[in-house]
Amino acid sequence: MKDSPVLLDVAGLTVEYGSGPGAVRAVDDVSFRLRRGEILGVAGESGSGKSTLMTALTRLQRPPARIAGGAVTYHPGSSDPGIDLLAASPARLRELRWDSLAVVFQSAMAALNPVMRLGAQFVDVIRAHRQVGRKEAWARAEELLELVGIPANRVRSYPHELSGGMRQRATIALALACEPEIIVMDEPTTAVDVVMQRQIVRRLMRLRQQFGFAIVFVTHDLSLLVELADRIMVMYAGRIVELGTAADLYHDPRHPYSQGLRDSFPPLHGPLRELRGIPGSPPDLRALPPGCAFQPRCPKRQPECTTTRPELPPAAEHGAACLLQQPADLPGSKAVR
Ligand SMILES: Nc1ncnc2c1ncn2[C@@H]1O[C@H](COP(=O)(O)OP(=O)(O)OP(=O)(O)O)[C@@H](O)[C@H]1O
Repeated sequence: MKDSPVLLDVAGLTVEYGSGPGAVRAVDDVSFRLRRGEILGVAGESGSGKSTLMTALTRLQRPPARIAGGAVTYHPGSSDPGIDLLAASPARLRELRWDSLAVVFQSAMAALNPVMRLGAQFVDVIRAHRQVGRKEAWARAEELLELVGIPANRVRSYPHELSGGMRQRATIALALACEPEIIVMDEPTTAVDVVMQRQIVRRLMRLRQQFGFAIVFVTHDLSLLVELADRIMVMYAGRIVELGTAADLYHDPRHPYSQGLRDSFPPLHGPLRELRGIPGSPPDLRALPPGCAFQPRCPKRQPECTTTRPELPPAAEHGAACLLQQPADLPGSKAVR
């Protein structure tokens, strides 16, 4: 996977709510690359900036959210230099949505039109992007529903006639309608029970294998990501604090916050261990603590952590923005910023 071509290149993305001195920086200098066919998980507690990052990536952010800096470049096919998504016109974005880049949100009810039959919604999306007749689009809708385990005859149902799990799967099927290269999923399984969650995850993995799309999957549930994702990035207070393969994040979390997050969820396999939450709560973004934003809650805090803000090592395959991982920054070093 790490040798696959880059599909999406996010560099220094910064998003603020409001402007001027009262602005809240919800995403701060975030950089990462999504590779073709990769599932990249984004984990972090509520308020860490995950949703803000996803809406900015897909240009779905609404005021007062404002992109304050950075670049997002989409490389469709083998095209170079790629498409600058932050500069793309509304017409260009409409072309790209569903077709190249689809989004699945937490609330299926919000994504589906309650007064339209499921099939009609699929037909609208398909015909907006493909030169196909109604009948063909309708047949495609049936096929898509079956792909996610919904009987084809449900194409005539209204969203409220489906169970929560089915509705969520229907929104995933809709995202697949035009075979996009990237699907962004923001907490798509939060509203369904754990058994359904696991079913959806397994199905997604099969579909990814079948169609080869890449997924950015956002959730606060790190253990779900360990099962699903190729790589995971952990966010805290608007920044990436750790990035690595799912196995690295699970077996060798390097940031004390990732360690806390991992220990907050039951293990996937093996004997149960005691679950420990992370004491304290995420900081107020308007008044971040000095140094590392996590230091007030960190069980491994050193004096330097209150004065130096650690950076994520650029281009590391597995890296954490923690001074304990960057010995050069510890006492005696001149590297302390
Ligand atoms: N309209 C807004 N105005 C000001 N601040 C906002 C606004 N919307 C979100 N924020 C702030 O931005 C920060 C990031 O929020 P965001 O929803 O992106 O986090 P999240 O990790 O997705 O959390 P959740 O899982 O709860 O959705 C939070 O501190 C939140 O208070």
